[in-house]
Amino acid sequence: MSQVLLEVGALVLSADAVIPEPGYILWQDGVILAVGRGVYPGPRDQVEVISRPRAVAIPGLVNTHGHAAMTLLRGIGDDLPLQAWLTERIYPTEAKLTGEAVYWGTLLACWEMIQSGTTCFTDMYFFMHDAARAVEESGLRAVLSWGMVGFDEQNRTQGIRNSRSFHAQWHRAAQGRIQVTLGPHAPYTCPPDYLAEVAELSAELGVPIQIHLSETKREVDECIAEHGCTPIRLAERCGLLNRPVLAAHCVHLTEEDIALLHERDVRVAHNPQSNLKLASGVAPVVELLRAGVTVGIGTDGAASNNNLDLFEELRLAATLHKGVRQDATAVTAGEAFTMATSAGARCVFLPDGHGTLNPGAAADIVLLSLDSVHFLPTYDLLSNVVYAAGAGDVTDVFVAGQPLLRQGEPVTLDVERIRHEVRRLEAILGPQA
Ligand SMILES: N[C@@H](CCSC[C@H]1O[C@@H](n2cnc3c(=O)[nH]cnc32)[C@H](O)[C@@H]1O)C(=O)O
Ligand SMILES: [Zn+2]
Repeated sequence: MSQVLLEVGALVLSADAVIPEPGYILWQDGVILAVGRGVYPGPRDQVEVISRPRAVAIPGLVNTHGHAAMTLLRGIGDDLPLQAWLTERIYPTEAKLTGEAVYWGTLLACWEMIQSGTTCFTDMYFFMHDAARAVEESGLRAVLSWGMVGFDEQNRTQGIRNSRSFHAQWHRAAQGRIQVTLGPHAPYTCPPDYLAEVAELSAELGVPIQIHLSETKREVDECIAEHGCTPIRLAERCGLLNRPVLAAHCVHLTEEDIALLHERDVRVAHNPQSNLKLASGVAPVVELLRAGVTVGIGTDGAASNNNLDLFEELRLAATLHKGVRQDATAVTAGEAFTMATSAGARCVFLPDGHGTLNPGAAADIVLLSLDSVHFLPTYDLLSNVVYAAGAGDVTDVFVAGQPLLRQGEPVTLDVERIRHEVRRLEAILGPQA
């Protein structure tokens, strides 16, 4: 495939490499070959040139935790704590979902994420063949898992069977943009011997695991009462932490939990807005970062957020801990940006270097308009990006070098069709239906 040259007005290659002046990115076959300041020095007649002199290029954002098709449940259960939210509102509505609904719900999520500058996301849900089809069509990169629960023998075996067939069909599919992982839901829905079985399957298939861990105080208290240890320790005892693990939430942790997360290189998905909205609490992100744990940022599903805007989440991660700790140095702009990009990429098991605009990284690139009011004035470009800019400033999105959003317009998605289908499903899924 031919080379593509993107000329921009400024670049944030990573939190510690900001170029506040015109420059370029050159890529081929979806991988960045070169970046630099000023004018591209090579021959221009061999390359396709995309000129965006009034844009700043940043690495695409990585959403490290979510349930994409829960966009269909947006606003269906507000102002409830986790357990009541799940059992009274979410599970009854999810029982009405079909593969077709999950397909449209996932496309709706892809539309929202593309428009807000996300290039890679994680998903744990069901009807995952349909979700993967949506991802393939959208052009996004995704790390997908078929959620597994172990309440009885039937859903245990079904969960293993689903994960196996999903892995066989979709792992490394969509030109390598889709990675399959295993998704045991949580220690309170998967008994210890089931978690052990999932750990073995993960080793057999050679894929990582994503799971909800230590989300609420109630979860931790009940785990201690039932198993005599915290959910993190329980995961370790089941052999789960011998495998690469992405743990969502980790809100209620002991010092020993944090040491264990670090020792086993468990990646943590921090979901500040979902944790606030479900009144779960505030994760000890400063302590996790200080301990050397890899922390990324996630939105969680749109029923507990209620949007998939990672810019909001990134800014909340950068401000929440300052307020709670009364320490303005807690989670700096650079730390928050890193969590949303390169650390996020590490959280979702992408190869080293991804989540930056450095040569060798995937050409997953987001452009923000420098003409936006949020870039006036610009004393410190990274500060504008983290503390001022937002989804509304996103003009262009590339994944593996392919355009998904071009000057504000979705390229891969038929958004009018998605709108129509979601309105149709709304009438079926809603509380009055
Ligand atoms: N319940 C599914 C398997 C799990 S899929 C992922 C599940 O996680 C649920 N979920 C979404 N957000 C959260 C959260 O923050 N904590 C716990 N569960 C969540 C979501 O509603 C969905 O049911 C089954 O019957 O096979
Ligand atoms: Zn979740």
